[in-house]
Amino acid sequence: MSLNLQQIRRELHQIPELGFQEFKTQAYLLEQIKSMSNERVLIQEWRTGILVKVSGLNPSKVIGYRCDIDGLPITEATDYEFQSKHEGSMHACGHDFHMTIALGALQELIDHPIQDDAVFLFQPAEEGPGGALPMMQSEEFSKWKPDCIFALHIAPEMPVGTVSSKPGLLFANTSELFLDFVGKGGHAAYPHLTKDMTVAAGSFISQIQGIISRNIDPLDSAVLTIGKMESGHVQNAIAETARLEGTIRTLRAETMDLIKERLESIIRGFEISYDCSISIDYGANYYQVYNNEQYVQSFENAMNIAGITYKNANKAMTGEDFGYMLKEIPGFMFWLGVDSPFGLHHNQLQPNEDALSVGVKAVIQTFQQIASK
Ligand SMILES: CC(=O)N[C@@H](CCC[C@H](N)C(=O)O)C(=O)O
Repeated sequence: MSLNLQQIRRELHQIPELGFQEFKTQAYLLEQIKSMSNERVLIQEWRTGILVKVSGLNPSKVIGYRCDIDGLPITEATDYEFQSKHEGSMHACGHDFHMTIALGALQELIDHPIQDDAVFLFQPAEEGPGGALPMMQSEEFSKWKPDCIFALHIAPEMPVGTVSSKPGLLFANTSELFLDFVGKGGHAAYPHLTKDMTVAAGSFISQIQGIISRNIDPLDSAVLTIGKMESGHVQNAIAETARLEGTIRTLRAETMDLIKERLESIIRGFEISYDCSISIDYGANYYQVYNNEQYVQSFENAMNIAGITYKNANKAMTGEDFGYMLKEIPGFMFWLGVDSPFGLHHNQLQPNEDALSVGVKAVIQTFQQIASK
């Protein structure tokens, strides 16, 4: 039986849901998985995620494959006929592709089992607050804990038919960042009677740019991005509160600690100079994605056999909670070329659907390469 990958991707694309709210997505995936199941297949649900085991013919290990299933709080601006039906949410990071490819590969492994057991993880909340760590801590996961594991992420800037990876560090350490400023509001004409939090937050954004340029070793790398700012209610009143939301990315865990220390020092200074209070919350933190060299080599060999072009990847400042899985279980992550004119997290991300079958082929060939012969 072969799946209509394009149709599945389009159906999933229409129902993006945020982390741990993936109820329709879970129901859709379960229906698909149950319809392809046979006596070799076992299914467990965990929160809004799913674990599926396909028994091997003569297993000596468990090979894990993980895909993420959540969408982002982004309003879609593509002109797709199959646009998101969930106002304000979009599969802008390609998780609709990730799920479709996982279903396609699962179907293939059910029809053509390998020697080893295969476990497919449909993991919620990758974009936040992070589903990998709690999933790994669940009873469901420990029952079928993989001996090795791999995953993919779509790469908009790479052509269809290509994949890339690298041994060692692939993705950064990340920390979310939420800052709440509280001062004193008032009439726009009487600034001297207020503590203006729009001015404080604006100045804070400029000030913290110096952390990257002045406190981080130029040979190291880090990112400090404020993606969202909110303050005030009306043009002629001074804002009593402001909120900044952002993310920190570092190549080294120690650099993350340094940035957090510097942020906290700057906050103390701002509280004095702007006569306000500022609270900081680091939200979800993800561990770096660190690839095992031997598995990356097996993957490269598998791609040569599959006729898929393999390229060496560069490190990226993207984050992935799959890093927690790789911290405990040897394996790797790879990029799959999808040739989109718009990048990840863009409201017009348009991955080329020809990459779906390439993704399935890459995953299946990797299972076959890693499996006991
Ligand atoms: C691949 C990718 O784009 N991952 C996300 C992970 C989000 C982590 C967290 N919400 C944060 O912003 O720190 C990314 O933005 O890199």
